[in-house]
Amino acid sequence: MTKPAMRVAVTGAAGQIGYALLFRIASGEMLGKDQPVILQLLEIPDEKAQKALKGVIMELEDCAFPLLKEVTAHSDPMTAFKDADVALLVGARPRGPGMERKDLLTVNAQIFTAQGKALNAVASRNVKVLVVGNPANTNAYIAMKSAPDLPARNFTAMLRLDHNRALSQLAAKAGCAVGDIEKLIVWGNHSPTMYPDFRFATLAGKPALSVVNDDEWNRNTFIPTVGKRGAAIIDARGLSSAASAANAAIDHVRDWILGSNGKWVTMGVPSDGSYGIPEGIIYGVPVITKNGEYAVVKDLEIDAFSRERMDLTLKELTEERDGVKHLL
Ligand SMILES: NC(=O)C1=CN([C@@H]2O[C@H](COP(=O)(O)OP(=O)(O)OC[C@H]3O[C@@H](n4cnc5c(N)ncnc54)[C@H](O)[C@@H]3O)[C@@H](O)[C@H]2O)C=CC1
Ligand SMILES: O=C([O-])CC(=O)C(=O)O
Repeated sequence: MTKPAMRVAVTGAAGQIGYALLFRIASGEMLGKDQPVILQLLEIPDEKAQKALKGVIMELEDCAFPLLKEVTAHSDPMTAFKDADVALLVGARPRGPGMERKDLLTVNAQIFTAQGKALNAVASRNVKVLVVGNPANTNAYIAMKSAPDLPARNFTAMLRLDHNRALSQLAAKAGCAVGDIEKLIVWGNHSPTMYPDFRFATLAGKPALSVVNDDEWNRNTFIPTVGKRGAAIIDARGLSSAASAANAAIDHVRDWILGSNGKWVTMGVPSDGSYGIPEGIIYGVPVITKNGEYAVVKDLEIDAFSRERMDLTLKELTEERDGVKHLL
């Protein structure tokens, strides 16, 4: 029997990431090859953006995706988020060369108060929200706080790109396949203070530390390479990452909804107080997902170096949170 269609709202749908994302959602890569989908696409109420969005919709039509039941264009979040089961909040200004993601906070914060309120008013009561627009963790925090009637745990931020980058770097160092790696974590903020941590990782079942026992590489290459990869992409392309960001968004939502089959994945989620992270801060943690829910992997040992790194990225997140208090 055909499943009822799921409504997926995507903001910034005519942007770079939108263009790399929508076709994959419509082809079933995010929600499953048996899951019909309705796309509700939001762009700013600007003639050029709305025209570009029309063009993207024409291309979606031209793909004749069997799972794509309907596509609608919107300039108002109150209609774009109506009954949405999934909301991908991508629309926001990207950074350019020389900027940090937190420099975007003032320009982008208002977007997430307005969109949080709209989700609160019209989305499905169990809408799953992924914030991609930067600074992603604090924008997710803003949206969550602006939507008091929705479950806070349904607001998440994208750390999956960082997780995938860390997988790739570790696989290259160890000379193994990315698919052989399990139990990798990226703690904290989607910013250069993030802490990619492979202390618990296994490579084809063997402890990663028995293969890559190189503290100098960890401190001076692995951690900074993963943390600064976004800037390296901007430097190389002149634009921020788009296809890899869209791919990470697909991975994040697919695993959240369809399950991670016992594997650890990193999600930015409102803290439940574990690992000394104050409740509510949206922090990258290892989770296992099943039946549309995530469970934080608990009670991992945190050594002195890790505590220092985790506190550093937490400090930045608390500062960002304090900087947007007046909006909430
Ligand atoms: N969390 C992560 O790992 C990553 C986050 N990003 C962030 O994603 C965001 C989008 O990046 P791109 O697609 O490259 O940017 P882009 O500039 O190509 O597209 C953004 C689109 O959002 C639209 N937009 C702006 N305000 C909006 C609003 N209030 N409602 C609906 N649409 C709105 C713009 O008109 C534009 O079409 C940026 O903030 C970027 O920094 C990018 C890569 C990775
Ligand atoms: O670096 C940026 O500004 C875009 C981004 O978040 C990433 O590529 O990780």
